[in-house]
Amino acid sequence: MDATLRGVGVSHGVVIGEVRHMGTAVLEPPAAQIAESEAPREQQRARKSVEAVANDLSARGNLAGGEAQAVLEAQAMMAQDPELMADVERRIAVGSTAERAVYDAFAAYRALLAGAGEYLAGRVADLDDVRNRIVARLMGVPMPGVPDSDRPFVLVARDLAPADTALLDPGLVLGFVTEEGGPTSHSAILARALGVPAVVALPGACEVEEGTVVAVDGSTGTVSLSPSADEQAALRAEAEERKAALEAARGPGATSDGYKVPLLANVGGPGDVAAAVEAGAEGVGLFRTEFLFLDDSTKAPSEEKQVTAYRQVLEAFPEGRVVVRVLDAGADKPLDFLMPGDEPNPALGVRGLRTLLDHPEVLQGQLTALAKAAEGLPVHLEVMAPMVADRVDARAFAEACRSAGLQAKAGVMVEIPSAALRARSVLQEVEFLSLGTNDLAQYTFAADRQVGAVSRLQDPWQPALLDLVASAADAARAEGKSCGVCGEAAADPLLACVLTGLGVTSLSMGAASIPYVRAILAKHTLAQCERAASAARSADSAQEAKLAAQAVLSGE
Ligand SMILES: C=C(OP(=O)(O)O)C(=O)O
Ligand SMILES: [Mg+2]
Repeated sequence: MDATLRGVGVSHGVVIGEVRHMGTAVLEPPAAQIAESEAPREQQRARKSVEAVANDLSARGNLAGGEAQAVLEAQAMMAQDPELMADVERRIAVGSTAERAVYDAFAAYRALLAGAGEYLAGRVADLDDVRNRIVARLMGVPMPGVPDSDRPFVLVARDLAPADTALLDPGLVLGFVTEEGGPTSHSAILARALGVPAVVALPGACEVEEGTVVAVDGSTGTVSLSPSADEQAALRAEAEERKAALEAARGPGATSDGYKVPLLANVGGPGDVAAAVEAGAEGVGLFRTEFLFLDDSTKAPSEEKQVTAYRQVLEAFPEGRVVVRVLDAGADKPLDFLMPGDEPNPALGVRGLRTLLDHPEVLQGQLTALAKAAEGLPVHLEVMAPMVADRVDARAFAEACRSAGLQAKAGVMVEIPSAALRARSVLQEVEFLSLGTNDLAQYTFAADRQVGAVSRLQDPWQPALLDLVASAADAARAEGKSCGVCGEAAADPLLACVLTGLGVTSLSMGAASIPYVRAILAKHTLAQCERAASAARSADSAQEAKLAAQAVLSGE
């Protein structure tokens, strides 16, 4: 394998550490037959694995505490269910291997649960996790999910889903490398939220041996395998230099001639607020509320839980602007209790606002909780809907906000080309736009944001995407309303200048990117940004657009 691998750098910084692989879902064990004489030994193996997994789940529960503990304890009990164990032993007695017997016994139990009413059906995913753990242990392969380690590591995975990462310990993950995923995948978003370097769409990532020391450069997209001590020292020195240069820039976002571009943070909940405040965010431009809903995929969180979480975020930005996005469920953010039946193409199906309009009680619940959370606070609360296609959608959302009695500006995300093309019509119903360039790229180029093979088309430098941004920004200017960017495009410092030149009025990104964007904006005038924007739009490819903008901004 080459000493240096190349992918797409999606979260700045350099980190050096040992590789730990994300355990993949367990494959189906082969249905091999064992001799009768081997049965007692296989039964003992099964019992021991079940016990070890149950102990491990309880131990993790003790460490985690709170709601996570209750979930992990319930899983430990599932693993030790006596009827399940009896079924495993019966299957071994008639010739199954221990792993196959566990697999089949759990399948039978799973079918029972799935048909036993909504609450138990919702536990199927937990049961599958228990089964995967026991089977993995019996087969001697890594445990599914985030690896256990008491030392910090570089997490390598095929790709990461929000549910995989909900339990990640940010103190242990030095950086991410994924084989799949593009610049807008969840791996990339999460890495930026945690402020750790990340490289995605890296061919061969999954073949890097466990324990290999790697140097991950999230700015250039390179991953060096087993770097020498000299190489490690050089990389560390370079990273330190970059960090010091960034820390020198402070204050609100503005171009060198004083044109203000508020720099806001993307957050997933109260846990991200400290980093946002620390980075000098002037508010929140995107509060992704999905993360609140991930703990229990069978129902919406209680009003009380929602109010507490929203209020913690709102209180962190007194007098600031906080833009909350109502639940964006579906496609890449699945939630069992809101999923429509089988859809051939979920990204084009019922998701985002469409899901909420099918479940008005969930939308009303969220809006009411937001109204309560903001009571008595001086914050400028704004609320926006994801996946809005047209004026009809925008009107439905604005009406829902009014009927919840919410004292907040209502806006929409521009993530579907139709909304960008007809932004003036959409703006007749709402007070602001926020460009979700991740989905906007996905839908403009018909390129799934989770598929590494099409990451070329996910590149937000694509001139067609810039045209759509310009169209939305022009419409907002004509209507005297604001139009920010909260997709990952805003986190690319050079592109942030271009977006400013295209007329967007604020930039929202993972907290770790704010210093980079602040520093570059402060070096250029608005007129330079505008020239860079038109040079980029005149190009015919993402690469040419970037080079053209670079040339203008470096004064060539
Ligand atoms: C900000 C966006 O939303 P998400 O990444 O959560 O889909 C987007 O699509 O650009
Ligand atoms: Mg989106």
